Amino acid sequence: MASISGICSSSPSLKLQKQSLSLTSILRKELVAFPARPKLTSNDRSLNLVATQSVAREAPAELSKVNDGAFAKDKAGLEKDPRALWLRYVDWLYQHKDLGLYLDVSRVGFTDEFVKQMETRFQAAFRAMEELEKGAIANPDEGRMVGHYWLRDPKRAPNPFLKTQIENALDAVCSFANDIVSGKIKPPSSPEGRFTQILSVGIGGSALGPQFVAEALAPDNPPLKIRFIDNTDPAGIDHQIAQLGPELASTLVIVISKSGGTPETRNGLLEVQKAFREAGLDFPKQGVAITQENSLLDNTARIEGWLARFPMFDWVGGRTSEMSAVGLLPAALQGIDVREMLAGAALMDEANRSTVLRNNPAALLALCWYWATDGVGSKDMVILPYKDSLLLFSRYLQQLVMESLGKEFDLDGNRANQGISVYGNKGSTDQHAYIQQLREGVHNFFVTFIEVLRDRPPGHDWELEPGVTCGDYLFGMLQGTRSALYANDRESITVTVQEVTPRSVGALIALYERAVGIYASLVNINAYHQPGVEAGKKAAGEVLALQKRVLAVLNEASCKDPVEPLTLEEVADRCHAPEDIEMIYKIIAHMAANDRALIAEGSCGSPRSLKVFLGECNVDELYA
Ligand SMILES: O=P(O)(O)OC[C@H]1O[C@](O)(CO)[C@@H](O)[C@@H]1O
Repeated sequence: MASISGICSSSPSLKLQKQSLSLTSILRKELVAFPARPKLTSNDRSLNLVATQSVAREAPAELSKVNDGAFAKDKAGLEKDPRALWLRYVDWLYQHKDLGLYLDVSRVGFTDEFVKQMETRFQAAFRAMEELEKGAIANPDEGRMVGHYWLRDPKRAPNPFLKTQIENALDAVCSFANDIVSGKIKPPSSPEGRFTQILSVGIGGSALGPQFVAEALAPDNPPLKIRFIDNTDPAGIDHQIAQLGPELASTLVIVISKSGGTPETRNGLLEVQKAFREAGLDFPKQGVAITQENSLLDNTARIEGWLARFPMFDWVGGRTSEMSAVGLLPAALQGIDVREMLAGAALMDEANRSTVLRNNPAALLALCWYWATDGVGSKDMVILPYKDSLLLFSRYLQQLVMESLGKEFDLDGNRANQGISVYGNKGSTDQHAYIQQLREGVHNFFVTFIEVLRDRPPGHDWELEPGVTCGDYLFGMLQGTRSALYANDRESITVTVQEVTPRSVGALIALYERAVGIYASLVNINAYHQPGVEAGKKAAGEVLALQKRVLAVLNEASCKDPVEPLTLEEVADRCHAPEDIEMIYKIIAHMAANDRALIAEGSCGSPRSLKVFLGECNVDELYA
């Protein structure tokens, strides 16, 4: 850690903002001491403001309104004097020497007083992380430990059994990958004589990490190329299978699902198995499962005798599973050095155990998030990597941050409606897409630039105009955008790495995993469950159940002689679901678009006139 402290400390100046009195007085009775951002006046250039504000912790919705009104940064809210800014830069710069990673938080306007006020909360968060790493039930709703940090440092696992499990799983992944890549394990009926492709079937945390890492790190000619089925979109699945063509015979299918019962993943598997049948291929000889022991997927793979099975541990969440078999097996098969990824993550974890805020990069990120979003997600996190290979980092972080932090209730059961929205693609491409709005439009975000210093492998660079390389342009675009945004009071963080390597990617993943954990502690939420996802899944199940009833009703009417086309009202009545008529309409419109329901009268554009029937009568269904 090479934080150079003290250089920038100027004499503290006190500037208490007059806030909206009406709101303040309304809330005053319920106020508790709580760190909030002081607002600077145009004349105030000091970095060391001391301001104490109080806001209502009990009412986050109100809090966000108060902060929008009373604490919103104005044009003069951020330091603009170049000399003071340089001192601030130097004062707060974090460097991880071994990783060659820098974190610049100077373009986020937190004050020293804010940092002081947050100190107690940070110390509590550090203690919570320490407990978590020791094996505490950090996910209380699901009664689970949270152990993704042990994956890169197994000796930290809370007992020898878990340590051995982790080590064995890693050895098994590496040795299986070696055997596949070397051709020791062969596909049964491929003329190539070895596996050439990976088809990864999984969704959410069972896809996003492997996708990000493949895009970031796979060599130009990997030993096995990877494709993904990460949805239940039939056309998307067909596309992936069609792209494989005859190479399906040399494709290793890795089905990834922690629960082993996610419908999209099951559907992907069924579709792939059908393609194998149609091609006359023996799926189990090319199938690999990564899942929890005894899950539906695990049992299926065991009973059918799939080529291999790898564990997903109960104490590793989907969105933090990149360093488990979920991420390591696909990576190793593409020739990516997974032990280097783990080493990078372990080094970053070590740094993030510091209880000194300035020395802890994850805590610094969490501090910036809290400041920028008022601790209530009032601003979005825009992730802008200036490197094509990091394109999917923002998509990866979207799940990590939003599924972890987007929670209705806090750990005490109070309504919190927490979260931070994440989006972004890559610079400088986004310069020509939405940066216009960031610079001048609605001020509802903060940016994180990801900078990669090495433009190209050594020896490959050239000057496309005197003294300037292509990479210099990319560098210039990043620095220019950072400056232009800041000049308009748009805050930004910059994370800098030397190169995109397994080590630096491992470190980046670890950095954000820990920042999410720390931030969750700061705002007192459980970062490790996802109850909200269940509501959508349940509702989808209900739609499919209703569709079965609609089909039965239409079938009965279509088996009559003559066929009896039905109106939507008639279908809804016969389904005993008049209140679901809109959903019934959508089900029928979807079936009609796929030639599974036929329109006798009217059109889907005028639902009242619609009369439908089925093209065929299914007699078996009639008496089922
Ligand atoms: O690995 P599984 O169990 O198939 O789950 C996939 C994804 O679904 C979720 O459970 C909910 O979207 C994610 O947390 C998870 O990463």
